[in-house]
Amino acid sequence: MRGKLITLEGIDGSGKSTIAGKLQENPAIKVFEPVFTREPTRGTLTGNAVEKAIQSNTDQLAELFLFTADHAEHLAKIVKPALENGKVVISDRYSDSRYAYQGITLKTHLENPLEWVKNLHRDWTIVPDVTFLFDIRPEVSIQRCGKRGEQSKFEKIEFLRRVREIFLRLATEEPERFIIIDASRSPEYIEKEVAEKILEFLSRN
Ligand SMILES: Nc1ncnc2c1ncn2[C@@H]1O[C@H](COP(=O)(O)OP(=O)(O)OP(=O)(O)O)[C@@H](O)[C@H]1O
Ligand SMILES: Cc1cn([C@H]2C[C@H](O)[C@@H](COP(=O)(O)O)O2)c(=O)[nH]c1=O
Repeated sequence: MRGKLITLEGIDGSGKSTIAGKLQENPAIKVFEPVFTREPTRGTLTGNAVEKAIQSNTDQLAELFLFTADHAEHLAKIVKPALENGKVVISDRYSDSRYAYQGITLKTHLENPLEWVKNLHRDWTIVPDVTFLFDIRPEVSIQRCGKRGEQSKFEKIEFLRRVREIFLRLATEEPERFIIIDASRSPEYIEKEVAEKILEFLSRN
């Protein structure tokens, strides 16, 4: 039987990686021996290219294709094999990050970037079974990131406000897939809620 794909999404600093780390240590989650992974991938040719692109003034369309190449590599090398082995995969960021972020960055290039980027993925990506959207005001998430955020071209309040709007729109369009998490609360509370919801989903499916 095919495994299950769970993704964690949200704007920069919303706390996805913190919760992914906590889930890795959560005894009830560990029972399922999930494969924890992320996008952009780390230490790969495509992931390194993405890292360089986001630290420079790369053209937004070129950047989209680098993120998308990284997604293809991630699918081929990590996600598909694990799902085919019946594993639970938990990915810190996935395709919805592309829809939300490049849905904004490409507004200067395309009339309807969100639909265009979704169409680009349609025939070959694997749609997650469950997506947790870590929802938070960018004013709060940026403050959390502190000095780290000052280096990033994406960690700007007005930009993240628009990215957040797209994430919320995606969640409204697919309520059966998305679970919105109030990410302004304490990490312990969020971990408990996300773990409970994952266990509930896995017991039903
Ligand atoms: N619930 C929380 N309350 C307060 N601070 C938090 C919370 N979750 C994470 N943080 C802190 O906020 C910062 C960003 O958290 P984290 O790296 O987990 O976010 P992220 O969503 O993975 O960010 P990015 O997508 O930009 O990598 C870190 O300094 C982390 O310690
Ligand atoms: C996958 C993906 C990511 N981004 C953006 C989001 C962040 O600002 C950076 C890097 O992600 P990280 O979680 O902070 O390491 O890239 C994006 O614009 N498009 C994507 O597809």
